[in-house]
Amino acid sequence: MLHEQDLQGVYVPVVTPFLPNEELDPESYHRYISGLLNRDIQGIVVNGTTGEAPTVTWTEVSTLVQITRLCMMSRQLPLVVGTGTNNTAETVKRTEQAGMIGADAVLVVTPYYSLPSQAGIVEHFRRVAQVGVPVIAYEIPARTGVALSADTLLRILDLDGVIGLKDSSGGTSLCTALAEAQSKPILCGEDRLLLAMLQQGAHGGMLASANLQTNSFAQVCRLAASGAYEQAQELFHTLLPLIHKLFQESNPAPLKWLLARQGLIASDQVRPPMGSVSSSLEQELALLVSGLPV
Ligand SMILES: O=C(O)C1=N[C@H](C(=O)O)C[C@H](O)C1
Repeated sequence: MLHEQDLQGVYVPVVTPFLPNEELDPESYHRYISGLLNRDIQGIVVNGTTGEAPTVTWTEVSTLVQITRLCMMSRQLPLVVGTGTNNTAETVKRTEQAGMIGADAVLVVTPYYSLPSQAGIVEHFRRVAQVGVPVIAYEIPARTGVALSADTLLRILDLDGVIGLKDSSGGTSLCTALAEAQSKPILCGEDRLLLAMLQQGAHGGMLASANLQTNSFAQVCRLAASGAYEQAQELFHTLLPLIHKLFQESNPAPLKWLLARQGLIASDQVRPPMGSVSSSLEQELALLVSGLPV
């Protein structure tokens, strides 16, 4: 079980590798996770946005969790599983199942598409938190279509069983307001804002970009935590070109392309409606990767 104090440093949202025929590629996944576990990370997130949650079935999520646990025989780390949907009953059910198959916490996105009221969203989180598996709320209005106010988030973070927030709100003002209110830990979920959010009181990040140059992202978090912002900034600036390229087209296609190029997964295949990176971005990524340490 994950606790508030565990939410710091770098959590890596992992990709879901597919074969060219779009089936799950367990072999690549095993190899890729085993490699990640040798790096300076605090936890792994399965079935997040980067994991292509909308097109991965729950049976496949169970397989991914099983393989992750197998890999973790060599190093135990917190395992967070994405269970959020826009249906409260379904999210409760998935959260129960995630607890049964070995999740230490669940990542629950703000219910999207149906534009529920703020009160409805608080009730959604109240019911999910009651399951008893620690909940990390995930606020990402650009994807969900509904933005939570700081007041609503304070109510959600106040619930027993909610241990923190992944903040992908697109700016730093929410993080600042929540940190000022001394609410539960915040992890940055907007890679380009990592340093700014750490300066505003975030404890770390859940960052797709940290699949690459992982230890540098971890070092940025450490330097910021110790107050060495100038050094953190210097290092973070070296990571920005990578971050910008990874989000130039929809995540995780650019990331998968780079992981495949480095041989960490067999194919950069994504599932429709997501598509592969454009040939112009491929060229830019190829240039970038030539000087990139893993
Ligand atoms: O995997 C996730 O979940 C992440 N979501 C954010 C997004 O897709 O916008 C970005 C973050 O790096 C990881």
